[in-house]
This record gives sequence, structure tokens and C-alpha cells, in this order.
Amino acid sequence: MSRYYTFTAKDAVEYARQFGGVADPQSLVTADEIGDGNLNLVFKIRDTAGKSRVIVKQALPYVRCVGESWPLTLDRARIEAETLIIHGQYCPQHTVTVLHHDAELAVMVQEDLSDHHIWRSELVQGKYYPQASAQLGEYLAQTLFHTSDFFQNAQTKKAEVSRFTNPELCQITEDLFFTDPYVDHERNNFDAVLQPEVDALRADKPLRLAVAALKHRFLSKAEALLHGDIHSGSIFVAEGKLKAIDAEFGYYGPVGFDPGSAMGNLLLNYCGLPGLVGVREAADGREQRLKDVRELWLSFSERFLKLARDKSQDPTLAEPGYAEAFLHEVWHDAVGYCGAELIRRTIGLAHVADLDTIKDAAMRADCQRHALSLGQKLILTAQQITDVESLIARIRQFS
Ligand SMILES: Nc1ncnc2c1ncn2[C@@H]1O[C@H](COP(=O)(O)OP(=O)(O)O)[C@@H](O)[C@H]1O
Ligand SMILES: CSC[C@H]1O[C@H](OP(=O)(O)O)[C@H](O)[C@@H]1O
Repeated sequence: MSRYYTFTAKDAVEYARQFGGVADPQSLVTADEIGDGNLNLVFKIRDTAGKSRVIVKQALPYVRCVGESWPLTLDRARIEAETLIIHGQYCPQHTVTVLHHDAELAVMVQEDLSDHHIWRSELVQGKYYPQASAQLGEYLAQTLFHTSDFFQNAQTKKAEVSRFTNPELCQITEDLFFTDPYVDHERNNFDAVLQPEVDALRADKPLRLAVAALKHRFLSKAEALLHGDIHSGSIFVAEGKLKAIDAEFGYYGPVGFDPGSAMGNLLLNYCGLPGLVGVREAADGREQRLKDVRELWLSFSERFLKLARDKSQDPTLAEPGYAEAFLHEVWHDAVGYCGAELIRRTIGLAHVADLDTIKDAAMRADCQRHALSLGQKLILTAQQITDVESLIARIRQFS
């Protein structure tokens, strides 16, 4: 029989006292449930002085934002903790520290990052973190290289693919990214004013074919242990610092999916800025986002290539020129996944504050139209966009 039960705030405090690794456990006295994500409970555990000290995160047996009508595996908590532990081995400076986890209780105790801010909230408020995108590129290069066949022993990797098989969470991505936006599905969520653009997307045969190819690669390319949901809402930033959290969608998938999702979220902000800060005021922020996209890709690809040169273990994959050829494929995948993220976050189930918090309805619809058409064009032209400078040129052209 499972030991699982859903924690109350009191349970979370008791758990943090036992497993929070603090020197003075009895000083932990209160818990606030602060979860604002779509899926789980997150408790901030405070001491007698009211200072938050550790985080207790627990999976619910269903999708939080929908309710008990959508049951969801508790195994996602194990996957999240184990993904973060592995990513933390290879990139500790940019991965939240897991202090303890229990698969049966679907619970994890994490370092408290309350002195950081969620990157998306900062981007929405127009705050710029000039080092963040390069740090994110470093995180992605370290985690994806070290879990790929360039570095891992082939037999170990096959066992790891099995350990990180995450069918229910992958199905969410398969449906929400690649299927729902292109059909009439009750999970979709968009204002009626966008119906003509949505109808046009759905009627675009070349787009549907390109999305089919992206989904097929997501289903079948077990290249590295992805974060699987790396958007600006699953990244904490502070001055000169960045940490990834929330890796429950982790699985062995196509390397391009993670940088593509991250770039897509930077571009969602790019599309939303005129509505968030005003049309004229948006110019600086938009330049920063394009700089972010450039730095993210360059830091990721340069570090990946250096790791491939210095640390590749497989004698065949170490062939000079092969890592470069691999990264070309990754780049084209990333541009496609970036476009898919723009579309699904605009008309699918899960939206983003970069667009949804725009107060003026007409302006919001214009920004959403921009996100949809940019997403569509990026998916359609992903194979012709040769490098990040050409991508930026196209984004300017599509503005
Ligand atoms: N380690 C942490 N330190 C401080 N706050 C956190 C931490 N982890 C999560 N949070 C807060 O909880 C929110 C939801 O966490 P998240 O992991 O994104 O949940 P979900 O899995 O439901 O998406 C975050 O947006 C953040 O505000
Ligand atoms: C039904 S889950 C929808 C959506 O939620 C996840 O995002 P978050 O990190 O904000 O919880 C993930 O992107 C899923 O696609």
C-alpha cells in the first residue's frame, strides 16, 4: 500500500524539519503554499523570524490547474528530482539543489531561491538580466552534452533512457504542443477574435507537415536527458545568477527541444512587449530579447562544441566535424520547436503572462497575432534558417 497522502502546511513543516538539512530544525514553524504553476503543491517553509528557509514540493495525483478530472502520475515527482540531481551533477551553478526526495510520497525538499526572481515576471516588468541567457546556454550545454551519447557509455545511456521514461508527462507535451493547437479541441484557449488566424493555421498544409515532423522527432529521438519544460517561468534569476527548477517533464528527447522552448519564451516576451510597456517603449526591450536569443544559442553551441572536442567518449562520435554536423540538426530542430512554443502558448491550454497580462484587448490580440504568425513562419522556414544571425534577421523582417 502506498504511503502517499497530500500534505497540509503542517505536514510540510514537519517534513522540512526532518529532511530540510537545516542546523536548527525546530525553528521551522510555518508553511505558505505558494504554487503558481500548473501542476503541483509548493510550500515555502519559514522559521520563527518569518524567514523562508527551504521549499517542499509535492505532486498531486492530478493536474492542479484542471482538477481531479485530469489524473496524472505521481512518478513525475521522482522524474523531476532525479533529473535535477543529474543536471546538478553537471551544472550545479545553474540547477536548483535537491536536498531530499521520496518517490512514494512524491515529495522533494529543495534549496529556497526566494532571494531570486522568476525570470518571466522580471521580463514582463521590463527588467533585464544581461548574463541570464548566456548562463542558460551554459546550463543547456552541460546537461545535454553530458547525458548524450557523446559522453555517456552506450549501455548506461540505454538504462538511463528507461529510468527517465516519462510517458504521461510526454503525452501532455505531445498533445499540447503538436496536436491541440491544430485541431478544434476543448483544451484550447483563445479569444474568438483570433478565430480567423487559428483557422488559417489549421488550413496550412505545409505547416501541419512540418509540425508532424517536429512531433515525430519529439516522440522518437532519445538524444539526451532534457529538462523538458525550460521556459522563463521555470528559471530563477538574480543579479549575475540563474537556476533552473521544475524538471518534471524530463525525459530522453531531441536536444533541440530545450533551446527551442527557451528561445520561444524569449520571443513570446518580444511579441508581448508593445502591449506590456507601450509601442514606442518596447524597442529597447525587443533588442534585449534578440540579444538574449543570440547569446543563448551562441553560449549553448560554443560550449557544446568545446565539450565535444574535450570530453567525447564515443570514438566514432568524436570524429572531427561530427559534433558541428550534429549541432546543425539541433539548430533546425530548435527553430521549429521555438515556433511550436509560440503557437501553443498563444492558443493552447497553457498561456504566458507575457501575452495574457496585456490589459488592452485590441493590443493583446495584436501581440497574440504576432506570436502566431512568427511561430508559423519559423516552423515553415526552420530548415532554411542557417544560423542565429539569419534567425534574428527573419524575426525583424516578420515584425
Ligand atoms: N526552489 C524554490 N525556491 C523558491 N520558490 C520556489 C522554488 N521552487 C518553486 N518556487 C515557487 O513556486 C512556484 C511554482 O513552482 P514550480 O516548480 O514551477 O511548480 P509546478 O511544477 O506546479 O509548475 C514558482 O513559480 C516559484 O514561485
Ligand atoms: C497541463 S500542464 C500544462 C503546461 O504546464 C507546464 O508548465 P508549468 O511549468 O507552467 O507548470 C507545461 O509547460 C505544460 O505544457
